[in-house]
Amino acid sequence: MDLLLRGISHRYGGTEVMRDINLDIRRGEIVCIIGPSGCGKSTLLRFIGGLERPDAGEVLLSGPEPEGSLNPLTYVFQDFALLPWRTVAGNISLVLEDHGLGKQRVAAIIEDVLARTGLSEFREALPRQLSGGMRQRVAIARALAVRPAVMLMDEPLSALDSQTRELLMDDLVSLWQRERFTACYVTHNLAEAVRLGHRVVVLSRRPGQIRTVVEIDMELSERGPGHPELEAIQSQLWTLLRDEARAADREIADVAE
Ligand SMILES: Nc1ncnc2c1ncn2[C@@H]1O[C@H](COP(=O)(O)OP(=O)(O)OP(=O)(O)O)[C@@H](O)[C@H]1O
Repeated sequence: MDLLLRGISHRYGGTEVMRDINLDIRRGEIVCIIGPSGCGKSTLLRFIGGLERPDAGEVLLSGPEPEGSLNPLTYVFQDFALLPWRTVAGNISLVLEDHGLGKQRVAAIIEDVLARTGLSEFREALPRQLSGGMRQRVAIARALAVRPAVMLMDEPLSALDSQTRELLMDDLVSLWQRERFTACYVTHNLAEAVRLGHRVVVLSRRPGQIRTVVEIDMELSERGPGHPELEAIQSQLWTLLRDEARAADREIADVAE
């Protein structure tokens, strides 16, 4: 399924936070969204996921659902959002409840997704027994369990240390190589954006508007830390962001005074 954003605009009270966002996210593509603090990245994800409705515009899904999909859209959050009293398997089964699936079908889906994400041996572990990186792997497995058309990822790696972040980026790349999942991936981290994004959307400061879309025409498997082409794109993105970020900083400071 493709995800189509059409003319999305929004105000909170008197503050215009988003203006006329138009974007197509095509099946099998990872689109990263970057922009200065407060430009509306998380708000946009909430609109896409239907948690909130924008004042204007619409979010459309087009094309057939993935086979066996239980939810077309699913979130992966920064704080993992796992229930501490449930095991890994129990956390995954959470999203499979209320779909009228039999016990055996649920068990089969859990086994399948644990195998796909390399977590089979951790099925009975509790979140507190796992490292941050492993917890986020579980959250990603849980998202994949519903066979979503699009994963909505809100800074999924930002709570992790830099080595773990590297490992999880590698994981996401190999997962994408195997499954060609579709994702809208919000991040502050430009290294993440150039490593994972087929396209990187740069939003302006508030009201968030699409400033530019940078296409990165390089296989994900060929990308790695320190790749000169990626570093050049990263510095191009930083140049685009720097003025917006400075201005956004000043606006926040103005409000605080
Ligand atoms: N429920 C709300 N009510 C009022 N204002 C809100 C609400 N949610 C977000 N905002 C405002 O909308 C703007 C966009 O917020 P949002 O969290 O989407 O930005 P962001 O780009 O994700 O920020 P950050 O990068 O800091 O996470 C901000 O000015 C924020 O204060």
